[in-house]
Amino acid sequence: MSWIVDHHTAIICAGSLFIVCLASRFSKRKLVGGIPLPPGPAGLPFLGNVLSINSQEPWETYAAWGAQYGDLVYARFVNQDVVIINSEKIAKDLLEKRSSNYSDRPYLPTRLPFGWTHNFAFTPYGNEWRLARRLFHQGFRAEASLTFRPMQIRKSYQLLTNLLESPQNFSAHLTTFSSSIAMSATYDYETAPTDDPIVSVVEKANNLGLQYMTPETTLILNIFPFLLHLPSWFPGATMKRNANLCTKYGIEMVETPIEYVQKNMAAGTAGPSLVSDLLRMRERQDPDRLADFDAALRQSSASAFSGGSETVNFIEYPSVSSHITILKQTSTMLLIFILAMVLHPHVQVRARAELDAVVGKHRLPDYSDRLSLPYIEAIIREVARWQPMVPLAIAHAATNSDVYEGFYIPKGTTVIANAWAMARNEAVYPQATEFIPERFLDASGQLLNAEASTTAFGFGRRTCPGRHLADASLYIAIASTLALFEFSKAKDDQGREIDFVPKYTVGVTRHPDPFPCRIVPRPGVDGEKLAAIFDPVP
Ligand code: HEM
Repeated sequence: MSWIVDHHTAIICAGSLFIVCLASRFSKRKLVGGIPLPPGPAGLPFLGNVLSINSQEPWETYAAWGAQYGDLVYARFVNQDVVIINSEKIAKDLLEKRSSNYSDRPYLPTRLPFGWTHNFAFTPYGNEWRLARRLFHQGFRAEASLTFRPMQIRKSYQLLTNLLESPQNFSAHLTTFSSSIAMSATYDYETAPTDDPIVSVVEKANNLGLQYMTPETTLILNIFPFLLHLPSWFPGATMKRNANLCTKYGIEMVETPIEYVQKNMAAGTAGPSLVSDLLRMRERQDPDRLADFDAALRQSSASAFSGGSETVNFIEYPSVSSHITILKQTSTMLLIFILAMVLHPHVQVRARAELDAVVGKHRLPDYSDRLSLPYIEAIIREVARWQPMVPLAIAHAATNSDVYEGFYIPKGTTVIANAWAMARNEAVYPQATEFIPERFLDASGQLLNAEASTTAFGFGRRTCPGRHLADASLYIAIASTLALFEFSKAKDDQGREIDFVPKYTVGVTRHPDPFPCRIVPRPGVDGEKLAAIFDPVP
């Protein structure tokens, strides 16, 4: 844990802590107007349940609480009310059916002072969030996302070529695939493989900013908000000084790629992108609404890049006990796919049989094949379920107090949807820890439900607005790599397969650790064949 307060600050905090402890003794609530809070574990004075949580894998603790207390659990993290939802039904009842009350985000005290207003994933529920999300939707809603498909096919060709040339770097190739799609869809920008000038601006902003978006900082500032009001010359005011620097970097990060699009539009060379669409829309805006529009344009473009790329993603800040979550999103999901294939060769055999029957061996699968490839679809759904990469989604918050099934949910409660527990529910997914795509198919091999479960993409009005773009990237990458490559365990010097137990980096994100893997072209596939079966680049 990296504490980012210096010792002066620590002394001020320690003195104040005593007062807060006393105050918290009087703020405990059990019954509100005779209505009980949801059941949950008993907490310690002041700290509440913070110390009972598995800080590496909090979803495991929440799932265990669910088994003991039911699917709706109440906990307290210092002075913060928290409700954990462990079932899809309750998530839908609250976050979707009562979405007008459960679409806020928990208060993040560093958001404004550190200039982290550029990602609307953190913006409180209200008009500012609504406009940014509406503009984002403009470019990434289901029909609009179709315009990116030629670009996604082109990027998938690049992925296949990279895998053929240096299969050992598969993880880096997946990262390039998903980041370059995000940059292209948002700005029509082609990232350079190394030292990209725009990517370095983004990295600089995030390297500093992310240090301050941690639960530790959130906890300290929630309790001692005055730390950000100390003059910047004051001993112990490092946080204040860095807040100013971070704001400056954040502005650069948002403005640099927008200027790039503006230049290309002026030169008449801008290709389709979210930002070029929005800049055209801007010209039709009422002058007295331009300031709001400009702010929303910046939020939606930075969120699109952040959401889809590898550099910055979403930070989960539900509580002091939880963790900072940087989602690597599409590429993490593809890494989980390769892991699943290495461990389950029989799945590859069935998938290739389907691909060969539907697509043949002389071309690559494209989007028009998707409906005829139910087994590929089942693999995509199982990849999302088997190892949820966003186990706790992003926390929501209750705007007003509410009563659900006889339990009181206080105003301002942080609401955590435990997607992990939902995916591990044996009643819905028997043998839940196993990778079994067939669970989504009927006896004749057709999909059981036309719609995939949306648990992986969150709930209600805050559900992931980039899911159509992400889903199209996942499909094309999964179908085309299966059509051309075989994934298996790597071999040692004696030609024996190297066994391994998959490990995950958790806490930041649930991301597979590097694993030994052999990726070889299917018989008959080489560079020449690849070039021949690539359609003329769309
Ligand atoms: C496999 C890939 C992805 C997964 C699993 C994923 C998952 C999620 C989840 C769980 C949330 C939180 C939903 C909630 O609060 O209930 C979210 C929010 C969000 N995602 Fe994604 N996402 C993915 C890809 C993307 C992409 C490619 C983009 C951008 C093009 C994107 C943009 C966003 C934005 C802007 C939000 C914040 C929404 C809001 O607060 O209103 N995501 N995503």
